[in-house]
Amino acid sequence: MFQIICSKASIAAPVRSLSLYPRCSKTADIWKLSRWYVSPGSTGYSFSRQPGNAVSRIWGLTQIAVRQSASRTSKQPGVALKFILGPAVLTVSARLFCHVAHCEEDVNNNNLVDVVSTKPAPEFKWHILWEFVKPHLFALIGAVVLAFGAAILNIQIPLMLGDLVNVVARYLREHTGTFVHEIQGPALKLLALYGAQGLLTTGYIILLSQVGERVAADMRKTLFASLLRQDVAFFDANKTGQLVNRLTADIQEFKSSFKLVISQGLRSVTQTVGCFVSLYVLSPKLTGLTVIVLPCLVGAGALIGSFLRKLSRLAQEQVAKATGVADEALGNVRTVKAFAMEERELRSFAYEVDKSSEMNENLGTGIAVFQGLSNIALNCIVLGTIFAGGSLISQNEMSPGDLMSFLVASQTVQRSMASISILFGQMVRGTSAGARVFEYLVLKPTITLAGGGRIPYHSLTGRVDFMDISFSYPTRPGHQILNKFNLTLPPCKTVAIVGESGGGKSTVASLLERFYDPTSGVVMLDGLDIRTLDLTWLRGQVIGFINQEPVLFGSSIMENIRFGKPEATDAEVINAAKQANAHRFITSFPDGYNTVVGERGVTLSGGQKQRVAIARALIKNPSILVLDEATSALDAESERVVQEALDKATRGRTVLIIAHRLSTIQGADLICVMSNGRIVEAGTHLELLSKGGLYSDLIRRQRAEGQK
Ligand SMILES: Nc1ncnc2c1ncn2[C@@H]1O[C@H](COP(=O)(O)OP(=O)(O)OP(=O)(O)O)[C@@H](O)[C@H]1O
Repeated sequence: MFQIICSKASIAAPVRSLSLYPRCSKTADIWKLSRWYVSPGSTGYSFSRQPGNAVSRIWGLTQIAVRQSASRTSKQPGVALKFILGPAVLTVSARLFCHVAHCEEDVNNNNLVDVVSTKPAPEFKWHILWEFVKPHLFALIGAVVLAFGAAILNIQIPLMLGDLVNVVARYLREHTGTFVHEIQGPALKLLALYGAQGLLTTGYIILLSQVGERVAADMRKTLFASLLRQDVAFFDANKTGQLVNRLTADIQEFKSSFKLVISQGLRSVTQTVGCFVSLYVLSPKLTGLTVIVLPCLVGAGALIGSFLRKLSRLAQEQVAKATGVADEALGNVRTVKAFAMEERELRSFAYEVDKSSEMNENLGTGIAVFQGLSNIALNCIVLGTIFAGGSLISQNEMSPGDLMSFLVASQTVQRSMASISILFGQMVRGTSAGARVFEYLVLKPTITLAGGGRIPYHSLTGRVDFMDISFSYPTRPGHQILNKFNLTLPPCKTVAIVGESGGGKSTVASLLERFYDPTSGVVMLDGLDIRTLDLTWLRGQVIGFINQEPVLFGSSIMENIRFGKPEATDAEVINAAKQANAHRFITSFPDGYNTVVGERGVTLSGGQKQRVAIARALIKNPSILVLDEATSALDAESERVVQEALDKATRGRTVLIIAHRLSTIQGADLICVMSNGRIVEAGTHLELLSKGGLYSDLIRRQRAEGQK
């Protein structure tokens, strides 16, 4: 682990070209660092470990070092350095990089904006893959056997083509029998070979795609289940977009690599070895030449290919960036329109799209040049082989058929070697994607849904005790929110917590829901530590939670209310809606309870959404109700209707109200004022007013604000 400080100057820069200042100056650490990519986001930086081989990392480091020192000295030092690869360059690059980074810190000392800890990259774990592959083992073995068979048959094809040519040559020389009679035997054999090879190929592709799809589907389901099991702290620390990416893009990448490596990898290796043996048997002399020329050409092709793939990845990232701009603008279209920002959004989008089109054009040019050059190279190889082979034929060291076999076999070797080099990169990408998926698959939540697994046998009274609770959020361990906090919610009474914003009121509710566990102290329900209770039962049946901005799902009102109790009948749903003062407005819609509420409930007003959320909480008939500023986002009229619903809903339950507007909690049985993470005043409205302490101060301030 090491810390990285990003300077403001570097925020907009893309990944590797960021000037990162590693706190450590050891070459080995900088080498580790070069694996990381940093992308600034709206809420901080996200770090991701990217695939990349040693050469590309050395290249990246050297470029940063050279660019930075060049910009510092306005010269171009070390340009030659770019072209020398090897361990020496690594050391030089790393040292140079480190030196420049130190200077960078001096320059931008006032601009240091963030300190981020990187965690080690996840590792690919074979035993996890094995668990997913095991159920499909027979199909996988079948696919491997068929692919191997297809490769073996493929090795035969050049030899049989050679036989065919030899038959034709013999017929031309000797003119014995009819041409059809002479050629039909080897031609039919070749045809049968093509047919068998085609069948085997079809078979292994079908089997492999079945295995790949099923493994990917199992992985998706298991990963999703694992993500849903994680506690809230996990979601505080990880962005939803990145999690969804692991579910979709990473599993997709892993699946493609898995299929490709097994099918093409196996085929290419078998064919390379087999065809090389054939080449040697056909002509050791020509094979000697091929051994020198072919790897050089394939190597050069692989280098250019990896450069083009890098260009392609950058172009794809740019397209993703453009899509991100559009996604954000369309997702927040109301805000964009409210600020008349359409033109600006359009300009940003156009800028990103133009950049991506420019990059794609460059990529297209690169591919065209590459293809042109490889065509020339491949044709030259054919020409060279015919030239050298022809001279061997003229010396009677080789037959024309053997030359034909040699040509086809050497083409097969070329293709196979090229695909091995591509597959190697694909394997690196696949295993990194797999490692990212596996990281969350094996992650154990600290708060498990089964919890202590206990459900009390007696009917609940609903008494809650917060005893000596101290708490810091896991993402900010140094910032203590609650400090020896004590509070009792007596059964069937309403307790309100008030206090300054950010004082920790909602945190108290989160601890009761067990979204987090206290750092020290205990939350008790009916005298039982809630950590020993079954969490599904606690959240599903005991506690009803209504907050300021309820989130509805994009389904019908009926389904949204039933979310609180999936087995509820229609009559129960309607009853809950009536208790929540929602029945009347729901039935006024043409589709009534079947009205679809749109994404996150966007087609309902704030007050309507809130009443649906109240119905959703009430349908499970909870013993404890938590209202976290449930009416603070509403206008006066909506607040009145919702408050009426809440007054009905709270009867006969233990209620914890977190409120900003003090007018809404004056009837509470107990009002507690929070300050510095603990309760500093408690009593009824009148008791607290007569005390003249913090509560009366808050009331005075709110009245004064109301009169402004
Ligand atoms: N998920 C979180 N991770 C880290 N810190 C958090 C998280 N949620 C809240 N905090 C911090 O905890 C403190 C208390 O927040 P909390 O939401 O409990 O306050 P509050 O009293 O309910 O505030 P408000 O009245 O404004 O809603 C704040 O400083 C806040 O920044």
